[in-house]
Amino acid sequence: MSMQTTGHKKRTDGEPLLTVRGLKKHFDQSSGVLDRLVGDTGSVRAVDGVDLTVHEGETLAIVGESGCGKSTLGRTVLNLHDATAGSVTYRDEEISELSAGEMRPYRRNLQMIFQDPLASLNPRQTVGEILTAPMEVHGIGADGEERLERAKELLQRVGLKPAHIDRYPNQFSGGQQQRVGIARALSLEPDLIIADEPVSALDVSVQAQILNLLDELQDDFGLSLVFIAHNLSVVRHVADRVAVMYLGKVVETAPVEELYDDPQHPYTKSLLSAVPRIDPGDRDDRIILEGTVPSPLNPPTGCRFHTRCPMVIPPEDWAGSEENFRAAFTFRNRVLSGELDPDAAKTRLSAEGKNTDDETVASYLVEQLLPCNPADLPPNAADAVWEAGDALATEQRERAEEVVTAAFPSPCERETPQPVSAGEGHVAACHRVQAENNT
Ligand SMILES: Nc1ncnc2c1ncn2[C@@H]1O[C@H](COP(=O)(O)OP(=O)(O)OP(=O)(O)O)[C@@H](O)[C@H]1O
Repeated sequence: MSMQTTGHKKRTDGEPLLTVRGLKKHFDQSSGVLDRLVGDTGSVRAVDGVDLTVHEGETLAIVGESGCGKSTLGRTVLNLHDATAGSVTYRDEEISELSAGEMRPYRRNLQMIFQDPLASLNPRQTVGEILTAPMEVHGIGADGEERLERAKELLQRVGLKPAHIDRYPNQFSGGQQQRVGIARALSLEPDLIIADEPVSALDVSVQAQILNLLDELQDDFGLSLVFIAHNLSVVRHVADRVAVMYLGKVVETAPVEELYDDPQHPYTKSLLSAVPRIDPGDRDDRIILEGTVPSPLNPPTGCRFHTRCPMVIPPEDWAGSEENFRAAFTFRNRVLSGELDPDAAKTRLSAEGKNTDDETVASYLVEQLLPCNPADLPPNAADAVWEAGDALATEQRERAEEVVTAAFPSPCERETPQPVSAGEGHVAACHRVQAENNT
């Protein structure tokens, strides 16, 4: 979606307002005593060691696919979820361990706007009540009359009318409801607003208006904004810096223009390739990622992106090309994820009137799971592919998994990449970037 927004000044040089270090939020999945007794204590590692800084007056966008942990990060930063580990410092105060009561004075300064404006507004309250109730709780305004005056001013400030004060949320359009949500957040004169996909639920025609409004308000109120979005097309015009998240971790952070002009992480590159371009000639380079996002219950070892990475690194002794290695590595991942089983292969072959003996099934599986011709691989790699195919066809799944794991290792699955500098304010956590920095 291309979005016409007003010009945006870049602001990244303010003092740090919020500093997040090693933040984790895991959701326990074991449902009871029995689960714990049998050792089934899996947890969803929704946020798994995040470092971020938000400077005064800037907009930091957090971008990543659905389920990568953006909302959980926003909520944990604001202490709406208890953090599993790590720290959140707001103006030199550690807030992640504060109780609800201790958090109260900070709530006023740290506000959130949600994706679905209607769900976040009480349907039984008028807009006047919605805006004045938080002011009353935090002792803003001398009396009810003054608070109501303030509420009317806020309505005007967000592009609504003072006369709207007696309306109920369902009497507004989606865009107007989001304006009410923004006015409510502003009613407490916060320093920071976390906006969780504030325009995703709105018509495209309304999205740019709300983005422009946030941008103007940020200047007028001297706000810092954390803007959560699932794709990069929305954030270019509003963000000063962007943090890209994948499976609970931040994989790259950079000033917005630098991220668009010189992305370093292969995941960022794939997200950028999905942003619609004005020049149709640019559309050929869309990077389609292999497979789906793995489960945060059991994230991949090493670099979490390695199962889908189009730039995965071959081991030092790989005898073929990088392209060949990626094909072999895709084969490995498809075997490990159980993408195709021999029964499905046999059903398919029978439907096509073909033989279903082990050899034919193995050939079919290799053909489906390996994105290149086995003959193009180095001989020992091709042997491993056939061995795994035979094992799958004869119902020896574990054997097939052992073969591909041993034959196609990558440094990307063994070690967790550390964030390394890729320019001023630009950090990426990728073994390739790390290797380039070391040379
Ligand atoms: N209360 C919860 N209990 C258990 N798991 C949860 C809970 N909240 C979120 N999760 C899981 O944590 C992971 C991250 O979810 P989260 O909503 O933070 O992702 P997201 O990037 O904001 O996705 P979306 O864009 O779809 O909102 C998901 O796997 C989700 O299912």
